[in-house]
Amino acid sequence: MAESVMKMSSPAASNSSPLCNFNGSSRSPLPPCCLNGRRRKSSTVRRIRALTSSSISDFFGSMKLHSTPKLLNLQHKQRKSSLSVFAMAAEEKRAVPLKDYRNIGIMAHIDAGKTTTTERILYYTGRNYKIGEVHEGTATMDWMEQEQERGITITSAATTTFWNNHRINIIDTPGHVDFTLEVERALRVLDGAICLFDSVAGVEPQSETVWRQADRYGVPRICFVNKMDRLGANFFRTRDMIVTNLGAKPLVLQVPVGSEDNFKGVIDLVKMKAIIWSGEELGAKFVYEDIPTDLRELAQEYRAQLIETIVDLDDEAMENYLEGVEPDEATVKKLIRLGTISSSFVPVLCGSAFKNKGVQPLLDAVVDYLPSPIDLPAMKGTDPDDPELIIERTASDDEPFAGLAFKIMSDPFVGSLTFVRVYAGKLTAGSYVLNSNKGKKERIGRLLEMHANSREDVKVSLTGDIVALAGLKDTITGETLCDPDKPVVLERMDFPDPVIKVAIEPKTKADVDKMSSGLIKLAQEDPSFHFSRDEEINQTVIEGMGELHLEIIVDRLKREYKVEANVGAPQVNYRESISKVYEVKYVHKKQSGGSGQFADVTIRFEPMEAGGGYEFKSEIKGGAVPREYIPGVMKGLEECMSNGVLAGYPVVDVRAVLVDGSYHDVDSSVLAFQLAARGAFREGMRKAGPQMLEPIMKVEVVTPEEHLGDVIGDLNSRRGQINNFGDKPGGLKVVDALVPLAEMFQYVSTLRGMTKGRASYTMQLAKFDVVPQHIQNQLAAKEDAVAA
Ligand SMILES: Nc1nc2c(ncn2[C@@H]2O[C@H](COP(=O)(O)OP(=O)(O)OP(=O)(O)O)[C@@H](O)[C@H]2O)c(=O)[nH]1
Repeated sequence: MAESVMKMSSPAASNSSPLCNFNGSSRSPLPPCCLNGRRRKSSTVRRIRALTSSSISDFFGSMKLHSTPKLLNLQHKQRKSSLSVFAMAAEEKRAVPLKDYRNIGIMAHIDAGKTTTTERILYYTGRNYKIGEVHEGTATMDWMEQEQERGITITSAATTTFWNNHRINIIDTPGHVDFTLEVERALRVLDGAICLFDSVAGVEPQSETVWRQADRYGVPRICFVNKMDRLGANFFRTRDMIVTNLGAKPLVLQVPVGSEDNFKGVIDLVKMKAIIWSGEELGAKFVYEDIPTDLRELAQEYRAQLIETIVDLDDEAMENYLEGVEPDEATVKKLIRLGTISSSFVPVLCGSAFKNKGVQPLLDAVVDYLPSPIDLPAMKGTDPDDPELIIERTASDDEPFAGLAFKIMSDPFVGSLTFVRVYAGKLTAGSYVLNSNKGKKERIGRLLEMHANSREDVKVSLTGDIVALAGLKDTITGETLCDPDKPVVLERMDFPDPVIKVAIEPKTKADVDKMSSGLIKLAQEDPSFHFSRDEEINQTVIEGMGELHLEIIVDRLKREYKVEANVGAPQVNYRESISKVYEVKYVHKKQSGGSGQFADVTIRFEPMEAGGGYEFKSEIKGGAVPREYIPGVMKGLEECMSNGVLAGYPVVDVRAVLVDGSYHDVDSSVLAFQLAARGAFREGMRKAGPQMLEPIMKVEVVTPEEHLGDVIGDLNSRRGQINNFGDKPGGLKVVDALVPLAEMFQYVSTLRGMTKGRASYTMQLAKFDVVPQHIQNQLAAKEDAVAA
């Protein structure tokens, strides 16, 4: 052990070790006992949960100019082509009334086509000179090098564009579950969303996750069934899955004309016309035609369903309908809008972004049916001095300014950029605003409006805008900026705690400082990324939402901060909890020289439901513990909650109830009660049936039938519980299973090897569950070995 600690404390010593690729085969160069990244109980652990506090949605996200020459060239072209539109928009933007703003997000399962659709939208709305293709690595919204290389979206990117005199702020969010936080941030500031589905795969697991997230934030949506040109495309199956898998009420607004190779266009059920595209090339034109004879009956059936659903929202329209009079087009649109905004149903459209079919009607639907800021309830907040006092801010330029910082990113040219959604009032360059969470004033220097990776200086931002502020000093993600004379604290959001961690060691002494400044900056940008430093064993541990998440962090450290580092094997972030109620009395008493210390507490520890977190309650009667000492008890317990008694993991789903106690007139103090609470925790938790919890992932594997047996056998060997089998188009089989995350590391390469690369999988956190006793024993033994 001593030897391994020494190795860790000498970064230069291991600079020949390879950087571990999480998906690859290279083994950790770090000693295993240093890599478990356990939470040390020593006070020397300096936990830097950099800027974890909270934060919010992302709109105009992530635009870093660490460009390759190719990218710079692309950016330059885009700038030239789009600046005039954008600059004009910036100056004249209140020329676009607030009712004509649409702040929308595009969300879906990985690879459903979000980026491709966004690129098409930019093209058809005239923002892009040359369209980017994801598979060519030139998509405008996927501007990060890693995004372009991997063809996936990692950070949210956003842009502003215009359609039919409406200003549309669009965010493109990642589909991979490791970046789910980006989706959360987006949802917090979005007014509406487009949910994309792959018409072959239908509703996939990550679409379900984002759907539930959008439900939680009450975001009105429209659905776009994409990839209608693909072999196996099936619009109606996807529509049915929206009912069965999402429990939503779809309102079909279009039915496809043909599908797969033969996909030609859509029937618009509002106008009762077919929209047919003349080709598949970028910019292909479309014409309205009569509905083809063979589709008339189908169109009439869906039109009848549409009308029956919407007249339900309006008495007059219903009466007329019962008398045989259908609403006119304007009324149909008005009622669809009403039902969409109230989330009574979700309009469903279809197309093929890649083949340039269906994008223009999708844009029409965004304008026609998704809400503007004034269609939504006023933003709620509280008085900074009285958290019970609710304050509302209506969306209007005339209201006092209130905005939410939802994303921070470091920019090589401007320094730190803080992205703010303006909910009410105006924000002017050169003015001062109040950060109401911290009670500190911030000067607004530059206001920048962003287009993916380019930017535009503006003098003022108005209600409904998304703007990046350069040079704020104290504001972090999730905090409110407001008018200093009319302060308000807008509702914050919670971030998920990381589920995996790895130890990371700079390769050379020169990398040490660069690594810490890089980690601080990355943690500021991404509240789901944490890191901590254990001075005692000279170890840095990074924590995140999955292997890919941490892999990208390490990659960014290397590319952007020029840090070479060795990385250990990934470890699960376990949790600890208890299984029974236990009441403990603990007396802290010390008499040494001068004044003594005395505190006596009786605390009952109770298990709570999964997801209950930690709760403190006081049932003290008659001043057995005076009020002024109770914060000491709370503090003592809170300190312990990050260090469970079994193996030092965070404690969850526990309620601590202070039931009784006593004090001494002279020797009692807040500190004495803090120490007594710590003692009670240590003793009480040990006797309350402590247990370890582990993240259990919902895994979906899609595989050719001939590999089904191997896939299932392998999942079983990983402590997997198979829940379901099913069929997928193209003769594929789908397996749903619950598998502990600890068993899923490197699964990507095992699956690839086992199925010759023909199977794919997705996974997401399903729940935390009790670790089987024999594995708890192994983990505890490991912990003891490290401590010895
Ligand atoms: N055939 C077909 N392919 C499409 C269509 N739309 C997108 N694709 C392809 O599907 C792949 C994934 O598309 P993306 O736009 O990157 O998907 P995404 O949802 O942004 O992916 P992530 O950001 O990684 O979640 C790319 O190869 C696209 O070219 C479509 O309508 N038809």
